[in-house]
Amino acid sequence: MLFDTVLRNVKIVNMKGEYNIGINEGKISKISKTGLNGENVISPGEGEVVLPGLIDPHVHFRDPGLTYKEDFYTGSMSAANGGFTTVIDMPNTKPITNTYKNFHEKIKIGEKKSIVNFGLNSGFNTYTEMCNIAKLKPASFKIFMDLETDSSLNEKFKDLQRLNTELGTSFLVSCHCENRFIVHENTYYQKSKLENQSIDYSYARPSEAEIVSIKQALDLIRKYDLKAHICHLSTVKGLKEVLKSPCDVSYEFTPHHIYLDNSYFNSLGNMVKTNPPLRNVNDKIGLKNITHECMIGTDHAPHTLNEKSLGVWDSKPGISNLECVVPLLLTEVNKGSLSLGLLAKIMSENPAKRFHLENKGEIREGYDADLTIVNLKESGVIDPREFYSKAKYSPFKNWSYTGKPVMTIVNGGIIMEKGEILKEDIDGKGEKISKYVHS
Ligand SMILES: NC(=O)N[C@@H](CC(=O)O)C(=O)O
Ligand SMILES: [Zn+2]
Ligand SMILES: [Zn+2]
Repeated sequence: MLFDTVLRNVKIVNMKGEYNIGINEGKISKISKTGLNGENVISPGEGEVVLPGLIDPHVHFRDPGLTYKEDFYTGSMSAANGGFTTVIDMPNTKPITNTYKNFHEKIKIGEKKSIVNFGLNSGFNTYTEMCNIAKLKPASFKIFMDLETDSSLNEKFKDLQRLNTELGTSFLVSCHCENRFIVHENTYYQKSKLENQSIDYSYARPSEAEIVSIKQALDLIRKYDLKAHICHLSTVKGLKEVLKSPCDVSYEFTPHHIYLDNSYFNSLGNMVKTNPPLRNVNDKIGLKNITHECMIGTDHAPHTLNEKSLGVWDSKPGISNLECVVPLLLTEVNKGSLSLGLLAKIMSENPAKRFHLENKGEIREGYDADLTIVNLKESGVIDPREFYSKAKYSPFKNWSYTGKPVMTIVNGGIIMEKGEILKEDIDGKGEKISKYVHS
C-alpha cells in the first residue's frame, strides 16, 4: 500500500524502538515496525522524537477587532512555529464572541486565516443567545470573574446549568479566577501610594483574590453541578483548593507563572504585567506542581510594545508565549526534571480529553495526523525577533534552551519545518489543512 506520507524509522514518545507511521487522508492509518511506502517520506534526524500534536487551550488571537495586536494568521503561525497543532481561542475580541452571529463570524475568520486547528470559547450572554451559540459547539463558556459581582456570577453559573440540562450538553465553564472586590480594594490602596513601582501591580491583584475566586468558582460548580477549567492557576494555595475539591475541575499553568515571580517586575517592568500577576516567590506555583493531572495553557496575550509601556496602571496586561513554552519545557526534559511522556500528557492528551477534541491527543491508528516533532538536542537562546507573532517581545528573551520543535504536522500536512512556515495551508487536493475543531 502507498500512503500519502510516511514518517520513517522514527522514535515515538512513550514507545520503545523505532517505528514507521503511515498517514492517509489526514489520519494516522498505520504504526508499524516494518517499513512502509509513501508518496512523501519524512525521515527525522538525530535526537528527534514524535509527540502527539500539542494543544494550547488558552490563546488570544485578537481577531476580529484587535488585529493590530495579533490576528488568526500571525497567531496561528506563532502556534505552528511553537509546535502546536491546535489552539483554543478566547472570546475577549471586539466585538466580544458572545453572540451566535459573532461566534459564527469568528469560525469563518479562523477557517480562512488559521494554519492550525482551532477551537473557540464563547463568552456569557443572555440565556437565549447562549443556547444559539451552543449549536456551534464552543469548547467552553469563558467567564472573567474579575468583571463579575457575586450575584452576576451566580446568575451566569445558573444559566449554564439550565442550558446543559435543557440541551443535554455538558459545557465546561472556563474561569479567570480573580475576585473583583479584592482586586478593586487593593488596586485602590496601591494607587493611593505617593509613587508606584511596577511590582505594585502584583499587590493590587493579590494571591488572595485568586484563592477567594477559586473557592467561589468551586462552590458555584458544586451548587449548579457544572464542570470547570481554571485558567492560568498561579498560586499554590489556589491549587490546593482545586485538588481537594470533589468537583470535576481541571486547571492549567502558564509558562510565566511557572518560571517567573514578581521580582521580575523590577528588571522587566510592565513587560511582565499580566492578569493574574506574577506572584511572590512563596505563593507561586512552579515546576514541582506539574503532575499528570494538569495542562499547560500559554495565555498567549499579545499587545503592542506601546501598549506595554504606558506605566503601571495603564499598560495592557498580557504576555505572549506560544513560541517560548516548548523550548523551555524540553530543557526541563533534558535536565531530567520533566519526562517527555509527561510533557506529551499535559500539552496534548489532557487538553484533548478535557475539551473533547476527538481523535486528538495521542499517536494512535485512526487518530488525526496531528504530530509535533521535537529535536531534543538542538540548543539556542530565545530570540523574539524570530517570532511569527506580532508581539516580538518576551520576558524569556535570551533564555537558553536545549530542545525545540522542528516540525509541526496538522491533519497530515507539514505546516512548519525547521522554523519555516508552509506558506499555503492547502493540501494536495486543494483542501484547507487546518480545521475548526469542536466537541
Ligand atoms: N492575561 C492577561 O493579562 N490578559 C488577557 C486576558 C486574560 O486572560 O485575563 C488578554 O486578553 O490580554
Ligand atoms: Zn485570564
Ligand atoms: Zn487569557
